[in-house]
Amino acid sequence: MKEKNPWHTPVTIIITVIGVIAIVALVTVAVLQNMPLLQKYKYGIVLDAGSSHTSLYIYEWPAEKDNNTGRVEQKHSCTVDGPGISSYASAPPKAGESLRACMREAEEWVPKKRHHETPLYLGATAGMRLLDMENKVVSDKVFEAVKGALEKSPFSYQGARLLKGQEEGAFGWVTVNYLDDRLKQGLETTGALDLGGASTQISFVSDNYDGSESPSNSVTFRLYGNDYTLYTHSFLCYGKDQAQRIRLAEHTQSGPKIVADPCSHPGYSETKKYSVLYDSPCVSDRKPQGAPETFDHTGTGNFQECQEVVKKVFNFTKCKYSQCSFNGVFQPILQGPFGAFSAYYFVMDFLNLTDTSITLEDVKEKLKLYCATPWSQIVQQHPKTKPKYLAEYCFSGTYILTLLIDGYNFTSVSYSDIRFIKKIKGSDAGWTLGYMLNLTNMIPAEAPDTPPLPYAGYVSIVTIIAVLIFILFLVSVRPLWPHCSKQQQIV
Ligand SMILES: Nc1nc2c(ncn2[C@@H]2O[C@H](COP(=O)(O)OP(=O)(O)OP(=O)(O)O)[C@@H](O)[C@H]2O)c(=O)[nH]1
Ligand SMILES: [Ca+2]
Repeated sequence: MKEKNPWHTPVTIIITVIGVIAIVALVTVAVLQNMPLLQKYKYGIVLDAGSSHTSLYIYEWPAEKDNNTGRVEQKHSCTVDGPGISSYASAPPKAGESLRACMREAEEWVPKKRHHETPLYLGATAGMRLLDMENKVVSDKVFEAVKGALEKSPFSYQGARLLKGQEEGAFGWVTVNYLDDRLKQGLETTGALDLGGASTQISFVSDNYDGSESPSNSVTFRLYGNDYTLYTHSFLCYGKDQAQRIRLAEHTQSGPKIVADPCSHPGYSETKKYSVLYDSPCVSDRKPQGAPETFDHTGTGNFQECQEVVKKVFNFTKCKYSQCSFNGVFQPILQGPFGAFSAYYFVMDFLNLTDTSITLEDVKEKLKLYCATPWSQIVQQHPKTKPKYLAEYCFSGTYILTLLIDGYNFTSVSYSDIRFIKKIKGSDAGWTLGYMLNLTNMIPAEAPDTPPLPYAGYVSIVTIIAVLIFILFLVSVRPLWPHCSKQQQIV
């Protein structure tokens, strides 16, 4: 007689069906219970009120992870029309009004239901530092005007303040290293070089610096369980616009009517006012007596001579520390790599010199050719570039090289440790992100606890265990199967 397939008995079929349903139910419940929640986002807004202009940055991060693992990214940026807020000294309310268009843009980018819980910060840098030195009453009025404008927004306004140079440098360093994922992973950090219009910052961690020499240059952080002693310095008046003034002040001490400038292109000629050139605390004490109202700023386009005059902007004579950069400021031995952003990037990108594997000699050679190019040719080749920027790239390129090599002591070898950068993974390099991460406590001091298994591993293990339990169950009830009991009877 043909033996009946034991799997086709009603008992085994029922056991199998129940078992399969039980496994599916168990795995489904376990998976659903632990599934990452649907992503919701939170937002933060920082206004960078720089000396030359103001920019607004909107940051975004996953809502349920804000305290530890969620990655903060730049969602949008808006450039405020017009000059920096410090330029509104004669009409402070206009500083507040100037922010309106970007604030409205921010209202559209941040979902309405998040408006009230979105922190809004404004940090002002060197332009306001200079105005504060020049006229505290007026700088307070400008701050009042921007505060008034920001308080009216639907966001959670957290204050508008003057950043210290140290903060500007340190938060730029935090931004670069956060975006590069170096902090969470405890990797060797990247130094930060920021060149603004009115000040410039250098920040890096050096094995030779523990903060004991020149403590005012040290900032300590504990981030993700690692301690950092950061060297940072901000040079007020050494942003590229103010450095240009200092250099032109050198040229105009005798109050000449014509200035033949080696850092401007041959054929360049522009009439400028003495009162405008000297309208800054960086040069105001050197204004020549009895100078005419204006001077003709003309170009000769000589890179070597330009280097010589740019070098005079720096003072290398005194140093009371073991070593200095310039102006008697302590600086430990450079330790790379470095990320150079803001005007470092704008200028080197324009000059096609962001590739630092080119030798310094070649960089200088290219700049020499560029500076010697007639102004008419430069204007013709770049019809879309603002003439104000175009007129200064020869000076700016020369200033950047002189600042890096003579100022900070980069060599032809360590120059290749510098990367000229604008953005890292879609977010702008600059102090704003680091500032917000710090104020919202978004970088924990200790490394966050992570689940022992990733989600996919967890799902696989639950499934395997459920299948094993079911097989064990089948084996244990085997004697009850009709086929098995029949065989036992035969024996
Ligand atoms: N060529 C060029 N120059 C720019 C551009 N944007 C800004 N600059 C100039 O580059 C210099 C530095 O700009 P920023 O980094 O915005 O300076 P800032 O933040 O206003 O100034 P600080 O308060 O000193 O940091 C200024 O002289 C600007 O006029 C650009 O898109 N192209
Ligand atoms: Ca800046």
